[in-house]
Amino acid sequence: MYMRYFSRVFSAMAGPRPVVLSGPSGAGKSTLLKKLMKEYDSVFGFSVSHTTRNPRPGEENGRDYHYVTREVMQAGIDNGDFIENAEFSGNMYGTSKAAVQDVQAKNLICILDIDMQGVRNIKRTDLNPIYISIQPPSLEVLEKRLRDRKTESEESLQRRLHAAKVEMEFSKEPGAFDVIIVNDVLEDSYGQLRNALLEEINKVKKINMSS
Ligand SMILES: Nc1ncnc2c1ncn2[C@@H]1O[C@H](COP(=O)(O)OP(=O)(O)OP(=O)(O)O)[C@@H](O)[C@H]1O
Ligand SMILES: Nc1nc2c(ncn2[C@@H]2O[C@H](COP(=O)(O)O)[C@@H](O)[C@H]2O)c(=O)[nH]1
Repeated sequence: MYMRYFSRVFSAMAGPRPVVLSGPSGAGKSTLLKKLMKEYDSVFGFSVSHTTRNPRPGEENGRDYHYVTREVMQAGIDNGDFIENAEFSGNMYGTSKAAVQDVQAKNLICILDIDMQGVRNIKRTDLNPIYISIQPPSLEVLEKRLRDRKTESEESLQRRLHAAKVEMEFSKEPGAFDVIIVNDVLEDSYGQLRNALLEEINKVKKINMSS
C-alpha cells in the first residue's frame, strides 16, 4: 500500500521515465550503462543499490553500491526504505527509495541495474520505467565472460550461471521487456541501447537547455 503511494508520488513528479536494465550476471549491463553514462553524463543518473556482497576491486562504496551487512539491510527493508529487494546468488540486493529519489530530484533519467526478481517487483509499482533486457549471445559466451572477469569464486560462478538460465527464460515471457538486446559486439549493442533511449535522452536535453 505504502509502496504504491510512494510510487505514485514518483510518477506525479513527472520527470523523465526511468530505465531498468536487467539480464543475466555477466551479460554486460554495467559495461553498457557505464558507456551510456560517460556519453550522456548530464542526462542519466545511476540508482545506487544496497548489497550485502563484498566490494570487488575498483568498486567504491556509495558509487557502485552501498555495501551493508544483512542486519542493516533487513532493518532498512523492515523500515520500508526499499522499493524492491531480492536475494541473488547468496547475497541481498535492493533499490532504496532514496536511491531513485536522489536521481529524479536532479531531473535525470534514473537507471536501475536489477535482476529479474527486481523487475517483477518494480512492475507492481507505478515507477513506469522502460524495461530493457541485456542478454548474452549464448550461455557458453556468458560463462567465458564471467570467468574472464575473475570476480567470482567457482561456487558463485555456478550459482550465477544457474540463475542466468532462469533469467534467459524470463526474458522470453511476452511483455516482460520493452526491448531485448543481445550483447554480442559491444559497439552494436551500445548503438541499440542508445537508439532505444533516444526519445527520453532528447526530452531531458531539451529541458536542460531551456532551464
Ligand atoms: N560485448 C561484449 N563483448 C565482450 N566482452 C564483454 C561484452 N560486454 C561485456 N563484456 C565483458 O563481460 C564481462 C561482464 O560484463 P559486465 O560486468 O558489464 O556484466 P553485468 O551484466 O553487469 O554483470 P553483473 O550483473 O554480474 O554485474 C566484463 O568483463 C565485460 O568487460
Ligand atoms: N533486485 C535487485 N537486483 C540487483 C540490485 N542491484 C544489483 N542487482 C542485480 O544483482 C545481480 C548481481 O550483481 P553483482 O553486482 O553482484 O554482479 C545482477 O543481476 C544485478 O543486476 C538491486 O538493487 N535489486
